[in-house]
Amino acid sequence: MASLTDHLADLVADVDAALLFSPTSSFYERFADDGGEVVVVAPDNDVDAETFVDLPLPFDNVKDRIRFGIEGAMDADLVSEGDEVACVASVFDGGSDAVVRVTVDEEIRTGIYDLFANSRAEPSVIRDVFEVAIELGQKGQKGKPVGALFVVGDAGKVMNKSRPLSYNPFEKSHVHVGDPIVNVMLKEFSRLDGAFVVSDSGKIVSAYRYLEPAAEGVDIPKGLGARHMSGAAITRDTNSTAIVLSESDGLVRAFKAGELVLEIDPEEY
Ligand SMILES: Nc1ncnc2c1ncn2[C@@H]1O[C@H](COP(=O)(O)OP(=O)(O)OP(=O)(O)O)[C@@H](O)[C@H]1O
Ligand SMILES: [Mn+2]
Repeated sequence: MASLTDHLADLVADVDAALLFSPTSSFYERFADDGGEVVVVAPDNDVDAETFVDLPLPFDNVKDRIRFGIEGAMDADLVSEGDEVACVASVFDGGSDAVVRVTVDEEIRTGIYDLFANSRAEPSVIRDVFEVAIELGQKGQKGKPVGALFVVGDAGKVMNKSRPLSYNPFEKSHVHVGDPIVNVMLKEFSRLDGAFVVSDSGKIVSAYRYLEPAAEGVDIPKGLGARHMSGAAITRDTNSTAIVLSESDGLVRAFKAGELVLEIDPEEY
């Protein structure tokens, strides 16, 4: 009778690359020596891998982790459409304990990898702001849809290219996104006009900012109004990322370098 190894060999047969998620050094060495394409995906390149993809966040959810790793590998041209990859990851605490075979598909490239890995602000700050926007989109403000605009990163420059619409409730305060209390505050203030400005490290610098970036060279989909236009334009004028919740269509969009990089429906998130 065939052994379990024979039955499961199909899982890794003829793969174009192996993606090792946070491997130990000794585990990586075993792969590195046998010549196939091996990509290490981890928060840091502790194993000195030749081919390395930065995983900007730990991702408790393994499917999300794998999706991010593959998108990062696609962005770095290490894998491409149609490739078969074996992803080796740790699901329980401890070493590599799972193999997931995936066919690389352009469909999974959402732009989210680039957004997290290549923004000036810390990835966890982008994630936290993103989560507030998604949650606001799901719940609205007392049941009514709300819009919101968050400009994250390069806050000094963003402040120079904007003006206050009202007193700044975050003046002299040292509050950071991700803190549960802050999320309640942000939701409360999102009823009012203007943008939130958040620093690279997540400090909320200001609410109620009216953005005044130069709008030339900004190419965003037709039909989006002033909130989206000003959010997109500020990311061309500064090194920031804009995360925008639309009051009219309920979608969360992210802009970088003046371009739409991600569009997500909070209801499907
Ligand atoms: N330059 C700006 N800076 C900051 N906030 C702005 C700016 N322009 C508009 N806003 C904010 O966006 C709100 C909605 O404006 P508008 O309807 O034109 O935007 P929109 O892109 O269509 O967004 P939505 O999809 O939410 O309606 C305004 O009430 C204001 O709070
Ligand atoms: Mn509008």
